[in-house]
Amino acid sequence: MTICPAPLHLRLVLVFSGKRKSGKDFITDRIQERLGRGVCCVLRLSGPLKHQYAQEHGLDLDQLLGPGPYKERYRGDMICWGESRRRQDPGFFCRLATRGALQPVWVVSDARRLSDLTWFKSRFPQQTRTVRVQSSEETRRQRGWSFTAGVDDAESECGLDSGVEFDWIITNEVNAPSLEEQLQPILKLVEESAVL
Ligand SMILES: Nc1ncnc2c1ncn2[C@@H]1O[C@H](COP(=O)(O)OP(=O)(O)OP(=O)(O)O)[C@@H](O)[C@H]1O
Ligand SMILES: C[C@@](O)(CCOP(=O)(O)O)CC(=O)O
Repeated sequence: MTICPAPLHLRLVLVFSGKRKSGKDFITDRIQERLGRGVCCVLRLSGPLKHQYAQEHGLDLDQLLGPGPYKERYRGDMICWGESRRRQDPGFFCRLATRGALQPVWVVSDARRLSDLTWFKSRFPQQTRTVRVQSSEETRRQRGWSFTAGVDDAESECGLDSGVEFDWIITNEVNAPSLEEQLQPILKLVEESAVL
């Protein structure tokens, strides 16, 4: 396999993970707002997956991409569908999601498996940092989460529960330090990477 060098414009790859309704999209959107769309793009590994799944199954892509309950009806089947692609090629969705990303900071919102982290760390070893978002089950419940067997006890949700040393852990709870405060070290690193 040929490994392509990191694109010259790429300074930082922030790879986020966290359980359902921990707030990955909420936080990565805040980071993009802070940095601006010219500097920072949010890349979702589930983007190309949902795109193709929606096309093949005649589903509403916008709703699959959104935070509402619609996507939960299809989550189990989407996981199986995506895993059959990943078995043939573990980097399949990582490659598609990063294709054509021209900004110097990439924020990947939804790593779920060790193979996702390995893909970014092996391609962009200098640039990649990992961030875990965590919230209590109670908080996640208030945001619409309920335990689903086959999803919440499977690799899609548990693949990064152990064996990873994250560069940062963000606690997304009302009684935790503010997100503003917790995001400071990350935003500082962006500044040091001289993209602002
Ligand atoms: N700190 C916060 N303050 C207010 N609302 C929040 C906060 N964090 C998350 N939310 C809300 O909780 C819901 C779930 O958050 P979000 O979609 O970001 O989670 P997620 O981890 O991306 O979940 P999923 O894996 O299901 O996509 C959203 O409606 C979001 O707006
Ligand atoms: C099918 C899947 O990509 C859905 C992800 O949806 P979301 O990021 O939770 O909105 C999860 C997976 O790939 O295991």
